[in-house]
Amino acid sequence: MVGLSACLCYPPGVVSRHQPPARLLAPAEFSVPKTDSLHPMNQFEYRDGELYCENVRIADLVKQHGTPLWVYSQSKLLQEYQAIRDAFAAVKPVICYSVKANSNLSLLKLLNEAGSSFDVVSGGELFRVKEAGADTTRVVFAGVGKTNAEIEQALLNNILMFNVESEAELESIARVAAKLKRVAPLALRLNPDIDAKTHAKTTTGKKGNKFGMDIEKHNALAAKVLADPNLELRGIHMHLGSPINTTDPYEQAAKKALDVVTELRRQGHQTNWINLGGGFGLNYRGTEAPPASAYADVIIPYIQKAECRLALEPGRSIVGNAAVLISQVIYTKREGGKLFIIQDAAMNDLVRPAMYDSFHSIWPVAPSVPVPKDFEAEVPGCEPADVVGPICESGDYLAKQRWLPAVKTGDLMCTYSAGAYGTAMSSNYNSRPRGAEILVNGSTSRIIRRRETYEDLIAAEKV
Ligand SMILES: Cc1ncc(COP(=O)(O)O)c(C=O)c1O
Ligand SMILES: N[C@@H](CCCC[NH3+])C(=O)O
Repeated sequence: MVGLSACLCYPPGVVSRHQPPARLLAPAEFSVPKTDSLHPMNQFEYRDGELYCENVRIADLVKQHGTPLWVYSQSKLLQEYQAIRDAFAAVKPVICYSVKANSNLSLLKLLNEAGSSFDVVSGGELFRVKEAGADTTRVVFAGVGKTNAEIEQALLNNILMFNVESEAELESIARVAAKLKRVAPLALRLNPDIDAKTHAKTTTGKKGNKFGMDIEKHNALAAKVLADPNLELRGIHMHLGSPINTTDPYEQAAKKALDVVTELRRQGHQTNWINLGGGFGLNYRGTEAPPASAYADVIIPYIQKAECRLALEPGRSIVGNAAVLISQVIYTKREGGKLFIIQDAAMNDLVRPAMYDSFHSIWPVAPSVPVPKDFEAEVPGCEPADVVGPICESGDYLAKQRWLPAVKTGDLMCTYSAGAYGTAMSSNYNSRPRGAEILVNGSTSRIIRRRETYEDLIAAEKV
């Protein structure tokens, strides 16, 4: 079924990270049937048996830019931002896109122009959003280890508020604010001990996680803030984990926020912000994530009752399905009773499967079998394969035992839902240069991050 004639060949014009291709330009070995199947999750659509992003043919992008290649749909990015904004319109939220999900400058600029604000967790992210032209007075700053330098940088940029995670951090903020003769705006991050049922490595709102503080500590620190002229308690912050595919944890959190705000006001604080963090689900498989309106339905009543401003920090749900990762098959091999598809995207590009056993749909760019409705099911005309990268680790895979059509050396593969925590968590492991990032808008495309070169790998080491 699968082309095992592992000729080391590349389709016409394809540039690979593996330099130089040993032999070039083998003719296509099978013809592609026509299919108009639409991937259920996003703007990446098969037309006449070939994958497009908006009106741009993916294979054409590969001819120009090589693989691995990140391809973004501008309309998908903005559509998902607007869906959240519209769902919460009744309370006019400040949507602070979570920069950690994908910090590409061009995407930040687009979101900034669309009216988004930003959630940052480092001085580097604050630097990025400034470069993108953001109004820093709408930026929130989270993270358990803010340094004095980062606190100073944030205060000088008049951020909306710090999400404070510990007593020691509060003391640092107070010291730096006093030195600068400023009043530091903040929210205390409450760990509400709510089980959001995420992967163990991505839960953040359960007792025992390193994030935030319990309600007793919260109340004790709130009293300290009240007594310090350099501190101002603007709100309460919670972030429960990611991704959260049910709305119930948000309802519990919103209810808790209402109770806390009521108590803080009773104590004399002017608290009028509720920040419920990010974590909204993403359709990696099909339709597992509730729409933004479902989260809004359970959150809005509590915000209205509290008469508070709402801040949200969504990252994944905005950018996740706005990008795919395109790779090229290098070899196929059968070993130990399994079929392996070895392609040129690896755990250094997309670490999520290795790190969390995450599921990403994968299908060829020009498949011999129409794209299935269910990527986890047995598909007629296909056989199970492990899709792996060239890195020297057994954990280097993008998918395991996935039913896939026949592919051969030089074929292009598409890994879906790659926009969030893909490039953001990528590395140069095994001295692999990162691939280019391309933004598609209708029938046009532009490079938003160039492919790295071997020289880039050693540039910072030339001291
Ligand atoms: C404090 C905080 N806010 C926002 C986010 C963004 O989460 P997501 O990308 O799932 O929306 C995270 C990451 O989980 C986070 O830790
Ligand atoms: N990086 C994780 C989620 C953690 C988000 C940061 N708090 C992912 O790839 O799904």
